[in-house]
Amino acid sequence: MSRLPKIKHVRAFVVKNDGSGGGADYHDQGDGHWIDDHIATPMAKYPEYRQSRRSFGINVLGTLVVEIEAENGVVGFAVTTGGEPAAYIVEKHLARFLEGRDPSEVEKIWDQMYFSTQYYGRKGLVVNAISGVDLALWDLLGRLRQEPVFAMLGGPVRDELTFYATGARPDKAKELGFIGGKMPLHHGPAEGEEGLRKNLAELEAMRNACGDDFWLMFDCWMALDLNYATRLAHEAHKLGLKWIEEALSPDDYWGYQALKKNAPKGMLVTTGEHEATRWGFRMLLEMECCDIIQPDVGWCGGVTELIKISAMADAKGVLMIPHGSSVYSYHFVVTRHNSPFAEFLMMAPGADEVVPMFHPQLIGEPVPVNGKLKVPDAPGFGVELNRDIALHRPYAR
Ligand SMILES: C[C@H](O)[C@H](O)CC(=O)C(=O)O
Ligand SMILES: [Mg+2]
Repeated sequence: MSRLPKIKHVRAFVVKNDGSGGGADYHDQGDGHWIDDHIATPMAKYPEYRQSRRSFGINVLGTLVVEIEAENGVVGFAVTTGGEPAAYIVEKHLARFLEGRDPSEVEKIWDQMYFSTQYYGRKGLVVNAISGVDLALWDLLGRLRQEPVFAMLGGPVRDELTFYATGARPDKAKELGFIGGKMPLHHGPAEGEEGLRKNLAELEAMRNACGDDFWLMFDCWMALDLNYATRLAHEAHKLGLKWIEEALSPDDYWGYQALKKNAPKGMLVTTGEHEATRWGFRMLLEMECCDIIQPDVGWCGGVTELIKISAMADAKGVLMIPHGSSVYSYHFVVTRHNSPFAEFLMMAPGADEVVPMFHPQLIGEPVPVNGKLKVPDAPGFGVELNRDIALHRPYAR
């Protein structure tokens, strides 16, 4: 029998955007940021939405903050993307499966959150909301047990994490000690042969700047078709591209299967950032769609679901390198053999310095130094919510 205090209250907040951007919705940045500079997207076939992802609404959701308070006053929290619609789902639907319950019932709570929303959920926003609640529950459990989340997951299998960096300046990432640099692809199929040549020229410039041994990758953010992706992969192979990421729509499992078969030997095909749950990842794994899966723990169902996703990948000999998600992925990655390195998203506008990934939302958010990080062992996920940032609770009960 658990002797933990019961859950008293679940609260969902959104961040009042003061225009300075940042936080868990990391695409919500100001003008001039590399993350919104003519990046190839599925919307780039419409010229009016090509220059900026904010123009088609990439940042409309904003950040969701979930707090779970136990009867003894201890509060766990987590942040993810989802904003006001996710706050509605948490307060009006999911909270009932936690309040009055023992916080150690993580499996039962997850199951009830997922199956009670299945008729309108399964992926996307609803699973973001579930993930936020699940992460806040793990944070609460860690605080109640006075253990870091990584200890509750079985303990570390390595002393420190090793990172590659995502951003427009792999050359700077190399100077900062990262093992590789993943560049945003800037031009999609709608920009034709000229766009393809520009993509390759950017890769070549970075190869020349970074030398032969530094990992270089392209993040294609679901923008390509199979033919373009296959051509890009073969041309980029000549310049030593290590992997081609999220080349196709996440719904196109057949396309990924073909891309993996057609990609040059030695080049890795990666995807999964916009996939969710054990069932979605089972498709990617059983259909042999990729070499690395990249779930985002704030979007795929939280830690409770990532345990299952990671185990399936491990059994298939597939690496699991989570997408972004800061401390929420660090605590997981450090405990798994099939997650030998981690991603760090460069949130400095010029991708030229290391700043906390969810800045300015978390206090004590650790960052890699020289491309390495020892995961801090404070209870829960080891960070605090920055309460100087205005929070709003739209659906308070
Ligand atoms: C750079 C990518 O377009 C995206 O913003 C981030 C991402 O997909 C990743 O970190 O992976
Ligand atoms: Mg990506």
